[in-house]
Amino acid sequence: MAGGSRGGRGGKGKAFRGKGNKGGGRDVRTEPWGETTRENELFESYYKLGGFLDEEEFRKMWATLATNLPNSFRFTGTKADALAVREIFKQRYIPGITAVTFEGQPVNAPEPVQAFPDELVWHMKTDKKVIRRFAPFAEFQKFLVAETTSGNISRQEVVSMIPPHFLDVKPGMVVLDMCAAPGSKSAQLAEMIHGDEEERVKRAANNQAPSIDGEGDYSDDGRSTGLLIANDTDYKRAGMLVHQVKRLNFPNLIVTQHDAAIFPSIELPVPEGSKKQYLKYDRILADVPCSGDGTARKNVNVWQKWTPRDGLGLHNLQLRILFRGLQMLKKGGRLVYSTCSMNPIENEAVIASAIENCGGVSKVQLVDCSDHLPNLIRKPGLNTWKVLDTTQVPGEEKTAHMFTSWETFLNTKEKYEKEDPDRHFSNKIYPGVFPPPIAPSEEERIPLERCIRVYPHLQDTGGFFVAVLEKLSDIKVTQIRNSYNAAEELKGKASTEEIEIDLEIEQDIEPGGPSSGVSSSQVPPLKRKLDDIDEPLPSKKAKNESANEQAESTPTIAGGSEGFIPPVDELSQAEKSTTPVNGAAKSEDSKPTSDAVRPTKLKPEAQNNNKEYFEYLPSDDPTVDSILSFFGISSRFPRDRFMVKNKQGLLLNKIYYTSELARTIISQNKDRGMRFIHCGVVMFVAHKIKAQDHIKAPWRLQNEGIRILEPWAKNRIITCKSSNTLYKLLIEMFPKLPKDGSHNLAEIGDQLNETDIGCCFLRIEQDDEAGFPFPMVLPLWRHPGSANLMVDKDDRKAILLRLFNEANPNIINHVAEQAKAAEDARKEVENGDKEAVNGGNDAEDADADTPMVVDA
Ligand SMILES: C[S@@+](CC[C@H](N)C(=O)[O-])C[C@H]1O[C@@H](n2cnc3c(N)ncnc32)[C@H](O)[C@@H]1O
Repeated sequence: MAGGSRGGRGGKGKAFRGKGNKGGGRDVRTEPWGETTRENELFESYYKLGGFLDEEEFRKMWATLATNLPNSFRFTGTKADALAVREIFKQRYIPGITAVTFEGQPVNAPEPVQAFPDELVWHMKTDKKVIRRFAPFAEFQKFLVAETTSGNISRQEVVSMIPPHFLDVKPGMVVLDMCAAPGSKSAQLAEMIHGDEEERVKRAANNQAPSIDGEGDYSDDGRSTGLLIANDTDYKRAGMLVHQVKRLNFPNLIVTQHDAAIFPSIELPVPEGSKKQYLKYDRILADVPCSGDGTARKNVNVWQKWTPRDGLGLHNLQLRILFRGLQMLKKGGRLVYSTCSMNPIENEAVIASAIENCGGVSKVQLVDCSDHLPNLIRKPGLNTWKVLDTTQVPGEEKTAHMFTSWETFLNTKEKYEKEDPDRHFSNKIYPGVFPPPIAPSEEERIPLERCIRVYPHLQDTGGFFVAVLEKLSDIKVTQIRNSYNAAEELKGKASTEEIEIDLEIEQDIEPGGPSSGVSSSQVPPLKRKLDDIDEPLPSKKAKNESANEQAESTPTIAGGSEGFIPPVDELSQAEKSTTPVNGAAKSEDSKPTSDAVRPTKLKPEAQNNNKEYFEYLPSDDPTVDSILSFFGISSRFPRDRFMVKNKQGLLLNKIYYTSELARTIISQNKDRGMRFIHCGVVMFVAHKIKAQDHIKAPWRLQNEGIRILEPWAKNRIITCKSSNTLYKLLIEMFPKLPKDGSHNLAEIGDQLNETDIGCCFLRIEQDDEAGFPFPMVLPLWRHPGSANLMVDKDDRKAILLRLFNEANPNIINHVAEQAKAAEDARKEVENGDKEAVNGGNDAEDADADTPMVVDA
């Protein structure tokens, strides 16, 4: 599989690529640093006194947190392609950069991040003023930008790359990414499902034995049978997700827009009269919304706005998402939970509560991953921590309190509120935010130390948390019992206005200590304005649109607000319950659980104004049939996976292709109210030209889908053997192909002269001597008097830079020139009343997406 400019299945001509990815995709609020000081006493005190790190470790962590984050990127796509692009980068740019010295010292060059295998992840700590000053950096920047645009490189934060590595995804697996936007981890997961698909398909198409060791996913002629469902609840972010994943050109991908905490159960087809079956997942990623305090190195708002209530407010939503994920996981399946927060309330507390709610470690186990990514420097998860809250009495100073258990919290609350009835503790403190109670036996203990904590100072990254969970047996529980009811009584006591305060952190005493349960002896008082430490609740909503809303709601997991139901084995309790459904808690969809669990059919139009239509074409569709026979596509290539995206199922401009499982799921569920917002890779686009009658199939191949089809094609294959000819095709649009054979397109011109008008596969085999480091396939249109690569300008430029080290190519467009000449002539006619001249308007043929092109 190759990058976009290498044709086929990558974004904009890139085979299977993530493109333009801007990184980790946290809910980071990026504002310019300006005058911001990287200080926040409450934030600091919590991490210093919360019992997470020893003094020395805290000092290093805190010092690193106040520095800028290095830039990082990874080579994407199949391993072979990624390694090939990495080699070009290493050989062409690294020597020049390492030779640069600044103020007598060698500069910091980009270097591989040791935590990841095969030198596919790099980071660069070079000072900006050095980067701006030296030419080798400018050259490298150009390469970085071009390859990011083409999808061969993804700029992603190092820690954000970790979770997919722990999921251990294989090509045949069904994977759900519950909170996926903007999609950097989805891109990694898609790469894993894709695996070495192109190699497998090639072998299958050539009737070769599957693979040397006989392993691999061969049930569908080598095509990956797995599926990735990438979901996000947020409308705008889901749009970003679609934009990102479209560029992967991965037919085994569906994007949905649902609240992950009530993610609908996806129905599978069953014979009539049989019990309903629902999709279960081999792998789930729950990269949940979080306070993002691990992103403080790049996120000014962490310093400005961190409060302990951020984590407390998110815990419940995180728990509900994780619990729903565990419900939907297959027995024996694996779920990775991750956050970019270092706060145990969003991390270990969520994991422990979820495992307890599922029925304990006999149902769900924390996997020991110490042997995975052995070079990743990490710290074990926490078994103890403290919970911080702040209170104030109007007109008095604000006080901070640290609690080690639910009991001491209640004691303290009772004591304080007796004295100051106006003092308000957070109504988000429940037993579940504290460390789990001591287990009756070691076997029943949740080994939280198996969680993975990555602190910024360990390998110069952001802070991150990962936990790997395995489902050992079915979970019969449908409702979370996190003692929310105990916390309910605290509700309705919102915090009040701000004044200048004395902030004093008090530590609660251990159970069995003094009855007051409060001690302030270990903690120094802090002076600050409330404005600095605790923003009014409504503004927090902006940080994470749904988080607070969700966190407000009850923790019940039941059917969906869309009328979907969890699988039957997980429903028995919910069906009896009368607890209100939350999820999209305040949405108009909320209704009693007993109603919600009924598999109501909702009209899609009523739910989703921006609905995409997915209409599969019949397997004997005559248009598809004629296109496939035009290209000589083997009868083994599946005919029933083509679709169009209009309500009527009409063939208008584009024909898409999806994997078999994607088709099954879309077809079975599209009328059940599922919010499917993307699926399918563009395979053919209608090609409207003046000489329409001369073409047997007026459809052109698309860069997006070409690599899926090419191994099965017998006709219209043009083979490129020399880099000179490829160069000519890249640098010149519509090079002439005179009828007398006097072209200068060498072996390509000769082959094209033997080929009718229409689209062709331009096949470029890997040939190191010819300068082709990996195989490529590109769509090439044969016009009556010329030929043209159907590759857009950005991708042309990226290939020219990658293969020919040409940074500023001057791409000649004969048709554009012709059109300009015609336009000039027309103007002359208008102005000078000369004879009318007819001109083409075909400059846009440069854009492979433009349906109307010219007979050039
Ligand atoms: C940490 S970000 C995910 C980053 C993403 N995994 C990536 O690597 O690009 C968390 C995402 O969760 C989404 N989110 C928040 N609440 C959600 C919910 N209830 N269900 C699903 N997604 C949710 C947010 O819109 C946000 O895009």
